[in-house]
Parts: sequence; structure tokens; C-alpha cells
Amino acid sequence: MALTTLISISPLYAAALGLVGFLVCLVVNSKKYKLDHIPGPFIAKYTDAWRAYKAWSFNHFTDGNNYQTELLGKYGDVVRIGPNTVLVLDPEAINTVLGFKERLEKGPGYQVFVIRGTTQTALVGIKDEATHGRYRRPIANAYSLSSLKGYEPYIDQTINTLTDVLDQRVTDGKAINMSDYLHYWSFDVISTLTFGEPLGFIQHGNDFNGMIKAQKAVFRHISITNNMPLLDTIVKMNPIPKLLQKKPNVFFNFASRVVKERVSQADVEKATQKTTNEKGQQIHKDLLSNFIAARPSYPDVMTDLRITHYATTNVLAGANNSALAMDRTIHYLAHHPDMQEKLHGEIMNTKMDDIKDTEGPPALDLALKMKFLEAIIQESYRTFAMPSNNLERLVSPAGLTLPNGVRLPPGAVAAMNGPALMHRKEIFGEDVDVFRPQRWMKGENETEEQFAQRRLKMDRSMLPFGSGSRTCIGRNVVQLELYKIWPHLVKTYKFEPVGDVKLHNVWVTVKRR
Ligand code: HEM
Repeated sequence: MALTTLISISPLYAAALGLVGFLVCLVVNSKKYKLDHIPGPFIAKYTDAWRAYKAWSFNHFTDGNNYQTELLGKYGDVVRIGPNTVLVLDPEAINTVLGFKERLEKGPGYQVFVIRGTTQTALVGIKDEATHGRYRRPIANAYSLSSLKGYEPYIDQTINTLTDVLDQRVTDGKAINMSDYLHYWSFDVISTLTFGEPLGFIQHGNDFNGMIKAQKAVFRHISITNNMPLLDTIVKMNPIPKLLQKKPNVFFNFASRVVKERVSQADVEKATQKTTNEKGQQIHKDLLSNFIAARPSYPDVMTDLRITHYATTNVLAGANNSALAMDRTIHYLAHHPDMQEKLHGEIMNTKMDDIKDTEGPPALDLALKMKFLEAIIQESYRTFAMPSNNLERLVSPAGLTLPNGVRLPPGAVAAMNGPALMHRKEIFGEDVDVFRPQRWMKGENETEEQFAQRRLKMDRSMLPFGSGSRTCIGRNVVQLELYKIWPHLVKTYKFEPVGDVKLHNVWVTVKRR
């Protein structure tokens, strides 16, 4: 009888039943997480698809703000953005969610960093603190401020390669797309810092091996699937992209070759105590040489394969965001010749007794004294178009009380988003959508004390690099890059916009000063 009834059900009826069952599952799933006391968009309560869609449409259609920023002021400082996820928009909560005290594990959205076909993840994707510490410790020293000083010549060398191109444009009068060239520079500089040699983007003058296109696609994928990890699982299980992949992974192969060469070279150098290589060149003191030097102390972590992964993710993680920040700066400078002049004046007038002014890029210590330069760099970090992924942490079995008193149950995911925090009007001013470096400096009608207080609030709400033990390991590297390139470029050239200059597509003509 039951079988006859089942067979006689019309497909429409079966579909309706299926739909009801599906909706019931969504409701039960949503209730399970005990987050009904947190307000948020209605659909987000039941599915992560809402925010994945928002991230997708932001990537494809908007030049404006990500969905997290759009949520500011709508539901309060804690917003439910998924059945089990809340977005914390209160800067006071940065230490509670991301800080050293709680040391919360990373949330499910970080599974996007697991390398396809393996169980290995990039450093950023390691979830638990103990394992993360084990993998971060051997390389941390390579990124320290003291090591960075040794990398300055690599940056200078790559800046000079870029200025060769700019000098050519001064001579032939042709316009140049600085958004593209800064992206090339960003790749070449991080590759030189890491491997001692550039990838060669500036020399080629184009995305010659397709890496930039591929990297942008990876970032788009991450920004969507971080919001809905299930999508990442589905995409990674799909064998078709792998089958269609015609070219071998050019970059990984390049990295493996260099690591192999350098590991055997390091063995020879150690045995012979040499300070120059067989070509008579000074032995590398780049990031890779620091990674290799850590091998004897951490033999189980610092395998050749792991070193190759550290080096490759360095380039992939490092180049894109730095390029986006620089794109903001050149866009601003191209539009504001008066601010180019102001910065030029500051560069020419900043001196230090023990540092000689040289023809080339300035010493880092000198550049760090330039207040207007600092304001421009801070403003580029504040506004650079970071996509829609969140810094997620898993609430521990003890539960978590946020500074504003909101209580999150064990197992909930607390998410923070830099761009949203850096767009809070009561902290950064009403004109948060405008690139205005002056907000980082003392206003005409402000006392020193008022400025110090305002500045402190802004500094405490800045989150471009994350916070706590998982903070960006390369943040000093970016500082070094930006504090060296801009003084040199603005000291040497004037940039004039060509046509209607848009972000990511800043065409300029270049004149020598
Ligand atoms: C403007 C440029 C950059 C921005 C805005 C940026 C931002 C970030 C953020 C937000 C995180 C993740 C924090 C978290 O998950 O809680 C991170 C991690 C990381 N970044 Fe950066 N980054 C930049 C440049 C770089 C550079 C130049 C390098 C390499 C030299 C780099 C290497 C890394 C690595 C390896 C991690 C993982 C660190 C860990 O989990 O211990 N980043 N970065």
C-alpha cells in the first residue's frame, strides 16, 4: 500500500515535499547554534549562501564597499551573518577575538587555504595555535625588523629596474599604466626578497606567465568560499579543472628549482665557510637564505617541500595586497599634483645627521621620519580594496563575552573584517569613503592633545594586517617596500593623469623633476 502511494505521488508533490524538508533542515540547523539573540539579515540566519552571494557580487559588480562595510549601522556592532557566524564590528573587540589572551582557533572559512589534493595548508590556514606556533617559529626571525635592514639593497635594486622603465617613458613621452607596473614591481620585489631574483614582470612589461591573472582568480575564489566553506569543498572535489589544466604550475616549479639549488649551495657554503658564491657574488641574505639557515634547528618542519611552500605563499600572499595599497596611492597622487608637491617638499627637507642623502632610494630610517608620507601610507592601508573574506575565530568551550556584553556560545564563529572597521565614521570621520591622508595629521584647529586622542582611536581600529599571534608576518616587509619606493619615485618624477583615471587603471605621463 505504502509503495503504491509513493509511486503514485506526482513529481510536483515530491518536489514540494523535498523543499519543505530542506527548509525544515535549515531552520533546525539555524536553531542548533543558539545565536537567535544576535540580529542580522533574515536569510543569513539560515544559510551562508547569502554572504557568499554578496561576496561574489562585490567581486564582479561593485567598486564600492564590501557587504561587511554595508552592514555598519544597520544591526548594531554584532551581526549574525550565517547560521553559526557573527560579524563583530566593534574595534574594542579586536583583542578579545583576535588577541593573545584568548588565542582562539581559526574558523572554518580558513579551509580555503588547504592546498588542493593534499592535507597541507599554507601558514595562514593552520587552525590551532600550537601547530601554528610550530610552523611560524622557524621563519619568524627572517621577517623581524633587524633582518629587514639587510634586505634594503634588494628593494633598491628592484626600484632601479622600475625607474629604468620610467626614464624611458620620460624620453619617449609615452603614457604608462602605473597600476600595472606597480603590480609588476610588487611581484618582482617580493620575489627578489624571497629568492634573490625577480620573476621578471617589469622587464617583460606584461603578465608574461599568467601569474597575475591566476593570482587574482585565487583571491576571488578565497573571498567567496571563505564565506561559504562548503563551496570550497565542492570546487576542490571537482576533478575537471585539474584535468583541463594544460600548463604545469610554472611558479611552483620555479620555486622548487631555486630552493633545490640554494639548499645544495648552502651546504657547500657551510662546509667551506665561504662568503661569496662560485660567480664571486656576495652570498644571498634574502628570506630563503634565512629559511635554509633555520633547517638544522627545526629539521622536522623545514623540509625542502615546506620551504618551497613558505617561499611560494610569500610571493602569492605578499604581492597582491601590496599592489592594491600602492594603486590607491598612485591614484591619489595622480589626481592631486599639489599633494605630490607637498610630499616632494617633505622628502627634500627631511634630513638625519647620521644619514647621507643619496641619489638612490632613501634609507628606511630617513623615510620613517616623513609624516605626510606616513599619512598617505596609512590612508592606503585604510582604503585598499580588500575583498570580502573575514578573519574568523572559533569560540572556545568556555564561550566568549564581547566588550559590549554580548555573549557568544561555544562553537560559534566570531568574524572580524578590516575594511568595515576602518570605515567607522565616528572614528575616522564622516568622509570615510574619501582618500584623505590629512585625517592622519593634526588638524589646523586641533590641540596636540585632541589630535593624540583622535589618532589613538584610529590606530586602535586599524586592522589591515590582522592582530595577535596570527598577524601578517610580512607587514614589516610591506612597510619597507612602501617607505622606500614612494620617496624615491616622488623625488625623481612628476606624474600627470591621462584621461579619466580610474582605480586599478591609472594611466599617467611621467616627467623628471
Ligand atoms: C599590504 C599588504 C598586506 C596585507 C594587507 C596583508 C594582510 C594580511 C592578513 C589580514 C593576514 C591574515 C591574518 C589572519 O588570518 O588573522 C595576513 C597573513 C599573512 N601574510 Fe600578509 N598582508 C600583506 C602583505 C604581506 C607580505 C608582503 C607578505 C610576505 C612577505 C605576507 C605574508 C603573510 C603570511 C605568510 C601570512 C600568514 C601568517 C600566519 O598565519 O602566521 N603578507 N596578511
